[in-house]
Amino acid sequence: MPWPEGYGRVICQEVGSTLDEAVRLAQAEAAPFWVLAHRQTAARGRRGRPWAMPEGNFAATLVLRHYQAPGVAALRSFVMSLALREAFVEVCGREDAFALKWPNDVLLRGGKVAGILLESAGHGRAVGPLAIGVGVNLVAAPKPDEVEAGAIPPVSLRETTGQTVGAEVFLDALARAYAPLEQQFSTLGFAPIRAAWLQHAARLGETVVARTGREEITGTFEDVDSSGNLMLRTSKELRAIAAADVFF
Ligand SMILES: O=C(O)CCCC[C@@H]1SC[C@@H]2NC(=O)N[C@@H]21
Repeated sequence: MPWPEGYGRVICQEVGSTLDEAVRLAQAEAAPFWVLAHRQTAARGRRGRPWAMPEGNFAATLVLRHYQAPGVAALRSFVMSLALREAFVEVCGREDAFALKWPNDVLLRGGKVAGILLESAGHGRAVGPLAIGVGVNLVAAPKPDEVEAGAIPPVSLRETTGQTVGAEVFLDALARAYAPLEQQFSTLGFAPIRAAWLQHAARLGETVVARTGREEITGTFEDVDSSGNLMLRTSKELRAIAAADVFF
């Protein structure tokens, strides 16, 4: 299957973080383009946490040059989550093994196999370029003491399924999966993406705990609304949560 038309691709052996490399390359390279690195020496995860990247794992960033309100741009994490699931199914053929955890993780048999981090160089109401960083535990998962206490345990594709997939092979699958979903998002908006995401959502209808930094909210995961908020039914009310870490 061919590389998607209109998307550039840069392969690096080693960078600090593909997110930083992507922003640097965006000064000369026409977006959209992907940057893959075989090694990262200073990878970061959500909320400023370090991201462990054992050799052989996947690290890439997609750069989109567009100018949208931050709330719209942030919905790309759902687009990328869906693309990741499709790529996983393509490379290892297991439809039922993968689930999507709000807001932007992919689970493999209940363990975290991939994470997404969106960053933008925009100011105020405008966003651009948007950098969507993707990390996938292809061959090894970080050690338990390298992740936050209480977090979903990390797993790797190889250790869980026995299948070994190279980073460049995975990039091909992910880029091919992402391109039509991006097209759908830009023409039809969030509604079809949201519907597809909900079909694969982890723990929908179950009790979860959302930690926002200011409070801890326990409730039933009822929905994701049209702005991408987590909708939690607590004992008192239906809460729309824009940003949180979710624990099962
Ligand atoms: O915390 C998370 O779950 C998000 C992890 C995102 C990691 C990826 S690896 C490629 C890109 N470069 C980085 O420094 N981080 C992201």
